[in-house]
Amino acid sequence: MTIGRFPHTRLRRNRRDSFTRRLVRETTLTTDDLIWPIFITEGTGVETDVASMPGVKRVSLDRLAAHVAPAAELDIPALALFPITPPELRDEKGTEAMNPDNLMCRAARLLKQEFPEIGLIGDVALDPYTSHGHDGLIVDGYVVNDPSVEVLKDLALNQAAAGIDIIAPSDMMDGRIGTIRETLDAQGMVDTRIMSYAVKYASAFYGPFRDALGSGGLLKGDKKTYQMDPANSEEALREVALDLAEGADMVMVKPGMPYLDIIQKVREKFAVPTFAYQVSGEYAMMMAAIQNGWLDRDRTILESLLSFKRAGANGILTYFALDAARLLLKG
Ligand SMILES: NCc1[nH]cc(CCC(=O)O)c1CC(=O)O
Ligand SMILES: [Mg+2]
Repeated sequence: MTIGRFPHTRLRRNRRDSFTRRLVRETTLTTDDLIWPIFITEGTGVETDVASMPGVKRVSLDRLAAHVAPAAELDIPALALFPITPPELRDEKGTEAMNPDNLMCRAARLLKQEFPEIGLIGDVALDPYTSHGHDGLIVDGYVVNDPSVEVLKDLALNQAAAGIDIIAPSDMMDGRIGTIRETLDAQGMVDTRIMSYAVKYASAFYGPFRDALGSGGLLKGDKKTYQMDPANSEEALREVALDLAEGADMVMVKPGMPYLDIIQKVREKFAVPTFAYQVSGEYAMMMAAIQNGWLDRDRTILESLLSFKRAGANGILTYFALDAARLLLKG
């Protein structure tokens, strides 16, 4: 590579006008990159705010179609669904996860009927259903791996049968991708996709999400025995390699902004569809500053999402999906 020198070479020339800035732009963000996570809740006529996530709602099924309509109009490709299970339906084993008429399954059927073109992503983990708020089964105070995988595979099957298009295991048990793939295939669901939360860190940035679900107060201890240590990046590559070998179609890195280095490494090494989750704590952090007038809302949203694309992400799960899609339309 020949590198020019000042004064012949001036990098500001290409920045001078909008037309050259557009021509030399290396990365673009489009609506096709956006996945919108939504919280669904039991009851009728319910639309409650999540205190730590200003602008984000928990919505009951009778209001769900109206809630999702703007996403359909804006042509957002997919939604990630998160059910809120009332405490009386939670138990040690997360039994409600396997109920074919649970909130998640009812929401999936409703959305498939109303908006057949929108992809549905189902989170597979036990934490919305357990009384202890952990993602797997607990034996003697420890989240056990293989018995948890057995349950998670039933949970995945239940969701796929209800019409979930993309199964997204977020539990971080070893071997769950392989078991889920085999089970889906054995049931003839060979086209149900798997987006693995392959690289999920034991992060402080999930706090507001746990508030939204009501699992934060229930959670005993932390998730460090199954979610990754934020200090590690080589281990992230091993996690991705294993999940791909087990049949994952797409992989995810989570959280997002504090882990852009991981997204870049994963995409460079494996060249597979790689997604980032801009999680609840990132949303809360930005919204707090935006609401204080300390950051410019529109520019902050778009810059944060563009940074994921620059790092190599193919798409982003973001609570800003609707806002971003509207901003992108405005151009
Ligand atoms: N396993 C459940 C799950 N799926 C997505 C998130 C977090 C998403 C967010 O913070 O926006 C979590 C929380 C957790 O692992 O405790
Ligand atoms: Mg793994």
